[in-house]
Amino acid sequence: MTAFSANLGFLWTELPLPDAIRAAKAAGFQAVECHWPYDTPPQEVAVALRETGLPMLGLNTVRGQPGENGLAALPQRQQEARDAIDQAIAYARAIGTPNVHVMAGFAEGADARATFVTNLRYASTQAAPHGITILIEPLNRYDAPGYFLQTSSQAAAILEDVARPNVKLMFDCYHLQIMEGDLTRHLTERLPIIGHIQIASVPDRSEPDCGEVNYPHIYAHLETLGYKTPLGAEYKPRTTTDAGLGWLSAC
Ligand SMILES: O=C(O)[C@@H](O)C(=O)CO
Ligand SMILES: [Mg+2]
Repeated sequence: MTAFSANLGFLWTELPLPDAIRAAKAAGFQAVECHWPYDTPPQEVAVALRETGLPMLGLNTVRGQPGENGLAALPQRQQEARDAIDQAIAYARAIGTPNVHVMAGFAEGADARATFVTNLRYASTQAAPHGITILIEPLNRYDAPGYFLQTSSQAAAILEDVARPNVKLMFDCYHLQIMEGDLTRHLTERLPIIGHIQIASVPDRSEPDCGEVNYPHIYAHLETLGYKTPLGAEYKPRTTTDAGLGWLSAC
């Protein structure tokens, strides 16, 4: 049976993070993940995780200044990018989180690519002693125009250059259906470099129960591939999170 991780960046956002973790447990999720937990002391998050028994699978580096979307591919911003990486790894260690998504930011060109590779190697070195995996995530060009990383093929080439076993791809089916399609084939081919998978309906990014992706097929396919990590439910509820959970009980 497929397991799911509630993405608390989008689900139960009206609740403080510890209560959102409790709500995810009550709803039947097997794990949680978040975007930017930094306003909540990690001790409070750790208490809720212990109490519910849910793992927090991932968190993101900060976006940077207002209007930015990450720092790791921005030439001339290396110190800030590394501070963001250090902050994320420290928080992840404090709550036992196995994945840190290092956000690339709005950038393009050879300098941006070289900066991203260098910063990812730095992140890998800092994360490895703690058993933490660094993730990079392509975002679609409509939601994040100008974001440095846009496709899984671009990510695969970068991961090859980074050449560190603890730096992997966050395969968000929502973004990658929009950018590349062919999800079944890409999930199969990219499996060795995938560190986490996320889902949402396409194109409206709501509950994964409608739209152009047939998720029951994706779940069955991932099962045949032996992929067992809970899938990140990273969608924007059509009404409230609780009212939209029918898809979860149908799985
Ligand atoms: O898909 C997304 O938007 C997220 O996974 C994220 O971390 C970047 O905003
Ligand atoms: Mg995502």
